[in-house]
Amino acid sequence: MAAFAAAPALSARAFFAKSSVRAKKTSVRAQARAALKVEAKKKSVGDLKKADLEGKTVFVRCDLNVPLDKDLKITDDTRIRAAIPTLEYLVENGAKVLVTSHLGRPKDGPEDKFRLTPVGARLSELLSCSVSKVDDCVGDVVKDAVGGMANGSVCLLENVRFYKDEEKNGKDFAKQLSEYADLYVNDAFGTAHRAHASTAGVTEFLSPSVAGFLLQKELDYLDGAVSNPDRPFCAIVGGSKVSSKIGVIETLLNKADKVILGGGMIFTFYKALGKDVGSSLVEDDKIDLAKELMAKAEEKGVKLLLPTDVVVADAFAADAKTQTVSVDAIPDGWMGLDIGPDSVKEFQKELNECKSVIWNGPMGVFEMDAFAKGTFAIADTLANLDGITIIGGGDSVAAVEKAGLADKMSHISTGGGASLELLEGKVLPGVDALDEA
Ligand SMILES: Nc1ncnc2c1ncn2[C@@H]1O[C@H](COP(=O)(O)OP(=O)(O)O)[C@@H](O)[C@H]1O
Ligand SMILES: O=C(OP(=O)(O)O)[C@H](O)COP(=O)(O)O
Repeated sequence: MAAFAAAPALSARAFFAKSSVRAKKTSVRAQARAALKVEAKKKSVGDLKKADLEGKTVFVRCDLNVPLDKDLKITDDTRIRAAIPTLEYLVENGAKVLVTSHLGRPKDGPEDKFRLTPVGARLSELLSCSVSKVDDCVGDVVKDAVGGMANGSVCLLENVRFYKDEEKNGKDFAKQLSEYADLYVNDAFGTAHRAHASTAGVTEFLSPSVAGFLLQKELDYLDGAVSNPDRPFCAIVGGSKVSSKIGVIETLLNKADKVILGGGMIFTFYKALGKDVGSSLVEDDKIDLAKELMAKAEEKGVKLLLPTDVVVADAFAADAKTQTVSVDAIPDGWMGLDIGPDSVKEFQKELNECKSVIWNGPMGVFEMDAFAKGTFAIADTLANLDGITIIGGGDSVAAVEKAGLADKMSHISTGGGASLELLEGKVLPGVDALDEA
């Protein structure tokens, strides 16, 4: 069992103090309303007090799936920091905390590049207590580790996806995972859309099974704010794939006052409107769906806004030749890679009238400087908006981080796929499996 040195604590209170800087623009009313809504549904770790936790072994599923570079150094520890409030709460209340997570998508059992060892070291820097790490997540290794744990200590188990039965939600495997624990906390929002053994199956064997603070906070914002938003409410949907975002656009047309579209998906809509799009990205089999969505927006009286000008390039490359053109004048052979300045102005005007905005998907190929202006301009507008701003995971978060504006948003989601499924109105298995409040 590897032990990591204890380091200065970031207590649950300190974390929430930090998050309150980020959430500075969120109205107290909106937060209270959202919190009430979710807490009314699922039991929370906050419902468990010292008498429930002291000396108990708690199995906590986190999403510590962080990016690592080739030297196995963590390049973004957001998910680890986001897990701290729940872990610190359990430590402060004298629990023996078994932390589990996946890392990447290992296909064939244990592989060194997917070990959670760097995550354990970072956890140890962020937590106030001693953190150990073992090289398995089931069996005698875990039994021995639990036997040696003091109250208020943390042990990180090895990558649950080293076992195939994790993703198959195998019942025997779920039982083995839960063998040495008394109760279950799910704080893995980023993996809550997966019905796996450690996110759902274990709840059959551990009671109570409750939501962690991060899971709750994500639900409060993403579900709460969208179900009952401060209005006017605008949804911005960008990125490249119409197919994976159709569901979310459709749902948002039922909830939002305005929907702004950007990114690569707009060209499928232009083609549906009979425009020439050059060699821009188009999903031909989604043209009819794009027509249906535009008709639905009209029928519902929702403003569906498409850019009026775009930055086009003669190649998909950082040093390509570029020009800004009207969407009615995209030259043959050129491709649209960003929204243009007129569209940015129009979108800014629309956004500045809003009281809440949710954003999923960049406005252009922001990874290349020549096509990043639209995305960064929208990020800047949201950072300065007098309202609630929620960034729904994935590349939009990367864009906001790259712009250095993450701290100015009300909420940045730790789950890309999970946030999309939640916004589409789908039930997340990792949430569904938890005890009712
Ligand atoms: N006009 C465009 N043409 C091609 N790709 C684009 C365009 N605009 C944005 N993209 C790309 O879309 C990707 C993000 O898409 P997506 O995965 O749908 O977003 P998210 O991860 O935020 O959900 C980014 O890598 C970005 O470069
Ligand atoms: O990184 C994750 O998802 P995301 O990229 O959709 O945010 C989660 O850790 C889930 O991982 P998975 O998509 O391998 O199940």
